Amino acid sequence: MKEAWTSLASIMGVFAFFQSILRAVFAPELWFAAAKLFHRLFRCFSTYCYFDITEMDGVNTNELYHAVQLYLSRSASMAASRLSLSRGLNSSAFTFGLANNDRLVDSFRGASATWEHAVTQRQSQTISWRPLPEEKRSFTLRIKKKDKPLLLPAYLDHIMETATEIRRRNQDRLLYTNSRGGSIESRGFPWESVPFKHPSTFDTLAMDPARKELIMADLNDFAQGKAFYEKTGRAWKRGYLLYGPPGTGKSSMIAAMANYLGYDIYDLELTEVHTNSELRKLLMKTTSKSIIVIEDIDCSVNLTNRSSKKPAPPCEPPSDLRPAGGTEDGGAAARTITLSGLLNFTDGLWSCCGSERIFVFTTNHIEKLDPALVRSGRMDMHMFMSYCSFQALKILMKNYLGWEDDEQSDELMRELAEVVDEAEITPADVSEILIKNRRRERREAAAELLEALKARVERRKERKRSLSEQVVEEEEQEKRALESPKESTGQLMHSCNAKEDKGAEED
Ligand SMILES: Nc1ncnc2c1ncn2[C@@H]1O[C@H](COP(=O)(O)OP(=O)(O)OP(=O)(O)O)[C@@H](O)[C@H]1O
Ligand SMILES: [Mg+2]
Repeated sequence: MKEAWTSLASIMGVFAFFQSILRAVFAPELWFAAAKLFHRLFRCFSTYCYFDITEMDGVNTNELYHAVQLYLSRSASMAASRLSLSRGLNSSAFTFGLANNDRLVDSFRGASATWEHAVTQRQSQTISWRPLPEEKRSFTLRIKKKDKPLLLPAYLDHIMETATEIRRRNQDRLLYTNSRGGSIESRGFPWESVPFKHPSTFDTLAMDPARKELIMADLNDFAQGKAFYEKTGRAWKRGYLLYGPPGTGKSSMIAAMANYLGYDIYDLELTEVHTNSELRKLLMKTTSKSIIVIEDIDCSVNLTNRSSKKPAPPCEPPSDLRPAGGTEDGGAAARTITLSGLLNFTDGLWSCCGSERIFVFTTNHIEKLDPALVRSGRMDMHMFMSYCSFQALKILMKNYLGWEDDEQSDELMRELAEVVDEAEITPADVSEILIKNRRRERREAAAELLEALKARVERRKERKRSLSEQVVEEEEQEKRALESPKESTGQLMHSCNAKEDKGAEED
C-alpha cells in the first residue's frame, strides 16, 4: 500500500513537472488554441451533436428559446427536482421551468433528446440601444448524430407548435362582441373584448352523458383534424345548430365548448351589422381557434325594421333572410344583410380566411328558420337541447346539492325518475328550485324538488283537461250552430274569438 502511494506521488510529480514546462514553453494563446483543438477533436469523434439556443439572438429576443422553455415546462413539472416558476401577463396559469444547469431527457419519434439549461453571468455589457439581461441564458440540445435527419427540423416545429398551444391555454379566454357595429373601426378592430370567465363545463352541463360524450368526441376530432381537413380539401371549420326551448342550456353549451377547447368566443350581434361587406369584415378580423356565435338566429335580422332604423320585434320570422337580389330595390339590398351574405359568412370562400373555427347558431324555433340554413350539409351537427331528463336531473342535483346516489335515496330517485319527463321542465327551472333549497338538508331539498315536479305534472294535466273540455264545448257549439244557424251565429263568433285568444296564449 505504501509503495502504491509513493508511485502515485511520483507520477503526479512528473505530470506537474511537464505541465510547468509546457506552460513555460507555450504562450497562454497557444494553450487556449490547444484546448480548443482538443475540444473539436472530441466533438468530431463523439456520437452526439450539440445545438445552443441562446435567449438573445444578437440584441433580439430568440423566439425559439422561449418556445423551448415553455415546451420543457410540461415535462419539467414531473421530471425535475428543482424548478423555476413564472406567471405570464394576462395569464392565470403558472409555468414551470428548468432550473439553472438542470438536465431533462425528452423523446420524439423514438429518438431521445437531452436538454440542458445554462445560466452564466454576462461578461461585459455590450453597447446596445436596449439593455441586455445581466445573465446569459441558453439551452443546449444534445442529440445523436444519426438522429439528426429524423429530428431536425420536425422536432423544432413540434416544439414551436406545442409552445404556442401552451401559451394559448395559459392565457385567459376572451369574449368578443361587435356591439358597436362592424363599421366602426376602432383602432382598425371592429370587435371589443372582455375576459371570458364562464364557469360552464361539460361536467356541469346537465344532459344525457351519452350525448355529451358524442359532442366531446366530435369536438376532439375537429380540433385534432388538421391533417384530415387538409387531406380532404375541406376548410377547417365546423358548424353546430343548437335548438330547443329557452333555458335548456344552449348558451351554457357554447361556454362549455369554449372552455373545453380553450377557444375564444366571438358573439356576433347581427342586428348591429348593416351590410354583407361589414359582415365579411367582421369575419376577417376573427382569429383561428375561436367559436363564432349567432344567438337566436330566428330573431336576429329584420330587413324592414333595420332599414327604417326601428328596433326589430322579438322573434319575427326571418322574412328578410332571402337570397341576394331577391329584393326589388337593389340599393336597399346593398345596405342590408341577405341570406346569401350570411351563408357566405359561414360557407363561402371568405369563411376560410382563417382556420380552426366553429360556427354556432342557436334558436328556440327551428321551424322558423329558412330551409337553406338548416338543409343538410349546411350545419354539420344539429343538437336538440331538450327538457330535463332523469340523467340531466341527477347531474343538476350533484352540482347544486352535492347529491350522491345511495341505497337510502332509492325510493326518492325512483319517484323523481317517474315524474321528470312528464313535468317537461327545463334545466334552468330545475336549477332555480335547487338554488332556492340549497341551504336545506340534501334529502329535504330533493324531496322539495319532487314536490315541485309533481305539482307541475298536476298543473299540466289540469290544463290538458280544461283544453279538451273546451274543445268538446266548441264542437258542440259548432254542431248547434249548424243545426240552427241564425240563433247561434253570435255564439259561434264568440267561440272563434275564444279559440284565437287561446291560441295566442299558447304561443
Ligand atoms: N343543460 C344545462 N345544464 C346546466 N345548467 C343549465 C342547463 N340549461 C340551463 N341551465 C341553467 O340555466 C341557465 C340558463 O341557461 P342557458 O342560458 O344556457 O339557456 P338557453 O337555452 O341558452 O336559453 P335561451 O334560449 O333563453 O337563450 C344557465 O345559467 C344555467 O344555470
Ligand atoms: Mg341562450
